[in-house]
Amino acid sequence: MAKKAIHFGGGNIGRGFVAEFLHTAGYEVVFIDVMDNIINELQNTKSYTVTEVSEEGETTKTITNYRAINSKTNEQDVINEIATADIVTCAVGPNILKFIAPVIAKGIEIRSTPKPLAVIACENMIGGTDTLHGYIKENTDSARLDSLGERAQFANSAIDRIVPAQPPNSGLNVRIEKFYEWVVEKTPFGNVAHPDIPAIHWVDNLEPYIERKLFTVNTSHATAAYYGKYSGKATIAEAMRDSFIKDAVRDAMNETASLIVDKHEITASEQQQYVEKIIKRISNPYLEDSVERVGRAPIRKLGRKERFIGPAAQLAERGARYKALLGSVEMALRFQNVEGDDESVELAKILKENSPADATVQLTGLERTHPLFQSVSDVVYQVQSESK
Ligand SMILES: NC(=O)c1ccc[n+]([C@@H]2O[C@H](COP(=O)([O-])OP(=O)(O)OC[C@H]3O[C@@H](n4cnc5c(N)ncnc54)[C@H](O)[C@@H]3O)[C@@H](O)[C@H]2O)c1
Ligand SMILES: O=P(O)(O)OC[C@@H](O)[C@@H](O)[C@H](O)[C@H](O)CO
Repeated sequence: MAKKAIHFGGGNIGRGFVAEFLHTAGYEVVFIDVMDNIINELQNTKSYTVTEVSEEGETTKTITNYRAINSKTNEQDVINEIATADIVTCAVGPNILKFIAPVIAKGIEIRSTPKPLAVIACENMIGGTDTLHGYIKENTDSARLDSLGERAQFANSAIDRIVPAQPPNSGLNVRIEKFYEWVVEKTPFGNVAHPDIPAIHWVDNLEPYIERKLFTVNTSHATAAYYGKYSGKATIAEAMRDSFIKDAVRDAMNETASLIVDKHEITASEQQQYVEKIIKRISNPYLEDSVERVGRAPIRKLGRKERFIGPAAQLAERGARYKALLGSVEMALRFQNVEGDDESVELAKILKENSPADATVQLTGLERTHPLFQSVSDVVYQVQSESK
């Protein structure tokens, strides 16, 4: 029987990563989005292309066998599709999970197929599927909560592939880097076979993979973006050509590496090789990745479990160095009032209206007694002083 995947978010990573690998694994992909233009284009075309760009040249793959539904206007259709699907994935952004949960909960509720639905959130965050699962539970009748696991199984994932904003007029076609990594927990599937998707690396314990990814790829990327924005660079590759910024990135990488090596079964030389690969990837001149895309949503990125405060807090608890990460935090705090980025406007407002300590709590969620708190509060104070 044909396999069916429902994918929320027809954006860059949705089309250029998740749908590509679901398609290659033989799934029909039903895209769900709220943007009329994306849905219309997906409904009016039979294929789009995914082009991998690297110094070795370009390789293009064609994606077919998809449909698309606008969940804003056709919610019941989405519910009916989920009821008969094999897998639900999403790449909508961490702040959107609460909005897609109600419709997923309704689709799960009316399922009658014996095999549970596999749910895998593909967001840049720790415990993305757990968070979605929590919202789905909130939208499930309390009498049906105990049996939810018979209808759906929830597995966390870590995904890695740089997909920049696409040039205007490229339609659905996506230009991306060649490298990719998709790691998913297998334990939540118990005795039920996990989905058959060759691109996925299935693991028992996701924590080392997601922490290594978020605290290396995304910490370095965001560090380059915030330093780059501050010094007037347009792209990450351009920022990485500046030796001062590259050193700041390397310094932050040395700090997160010490945590990753200390905490997980990853040797210093393995981590060093990983770091070198990431520095090369984010410096890729063939990807026109803007500092605004990579720096987007600074409040989310300053969060407690996120790419700066997450590792810095753990380093502070271990009595280890986190000075370079504080430099990245300082630059992130300067990412204010950037056109098209609501969080950057909110960031400016929070910094203007609050004391350093209150702003630190609001922005980072750090506990006032945490060993990292005072250093972050001092950096907040410094950035606040610049605009007085
Ligand atoms: N771009 C990358 O390099 C990359 C790589 C790894 C992970 N990610 C993660 O993937 C996620 C998506 O990132 P992106 O770069 O593809 O962003 P994007 O903005 O290109 O795509 C997000 C899509 O979600 C859609 N959306 C918003 N609200 C929705 C809703 N309620 N229902 C359905 N669709 C909705 C948007 O219309 C958009 O098409 C983020 O969590 C990001 O961190 C991105
Ligand atoms: O998607 P964000 O906003 O969490 O982070 C921006 C980029 O760092 C990110 O999209 C990377 O390109 C991606 O995580 C690479 O795998």
